Amino acid sequence: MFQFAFGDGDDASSSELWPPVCRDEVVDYMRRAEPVIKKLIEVLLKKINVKEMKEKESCLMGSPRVSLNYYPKCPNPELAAGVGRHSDISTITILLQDDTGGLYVQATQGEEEEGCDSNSWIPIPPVEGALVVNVGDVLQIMSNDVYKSVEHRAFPSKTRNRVSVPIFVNPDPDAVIGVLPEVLEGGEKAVYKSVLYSDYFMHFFSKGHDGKSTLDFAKI
Ligand SMILES: O=C(O)CCC(=O)C(=O)O
Ligand SMILES: [Fe+2]
Repeated sequence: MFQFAFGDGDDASSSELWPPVCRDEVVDYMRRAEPVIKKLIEVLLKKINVKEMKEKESCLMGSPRVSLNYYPKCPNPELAAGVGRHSDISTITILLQDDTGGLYVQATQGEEEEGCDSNSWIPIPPVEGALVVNVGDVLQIMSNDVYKSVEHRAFPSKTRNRVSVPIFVNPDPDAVIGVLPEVLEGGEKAVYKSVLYSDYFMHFFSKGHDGKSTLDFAKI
């Protein structure tokens, strides 16, 4: 898998690092994605009683990053690393995948009761024209577990190369992320403390992909 990332499509110095073969397209994609990202976050926050988003923008979407993931075909996918089980450390992730397939999400409790076992992986087949939207750890923390980040993993295909293009809608590295006061208005207890996003980020990258354990870093 190869990965290139930068913080912001408008940031000339970081976009210079991108291969010229796709730089313009990526910058354009980021620019077009922005209003969609804003709308999605607005809708998700409205459901948890957060009406004013403006002053929370750096916490919610201050540093969006895009990656181009390339999974060369592999005769033994089960022996390949792919992307190991993890949840994203974003607010949300918007994922564009080609028509190869290879993304799996971990079943939630409700889905397990519907007949899957407790360790079952649900394939997310590509749907033409559709984007996959994943809740990330930051939204889980800010919503005090009302929204749950989704554990997922990805495998290469036996017969076809695969490309996926996630946009990680991340907070600004200097943002302090914690439970939003709006979700504690009914007297609920905060499950998470406030942490500097760059510390959360560094913690995630200091270890291997290991399911949803990054969240423990912010747990009270
Ligand atoms: O390639 C995919 O479908 C998922 C990639 C992924 O989970 C990631 O880059 O965080
Ligand atoms: Fe991911």
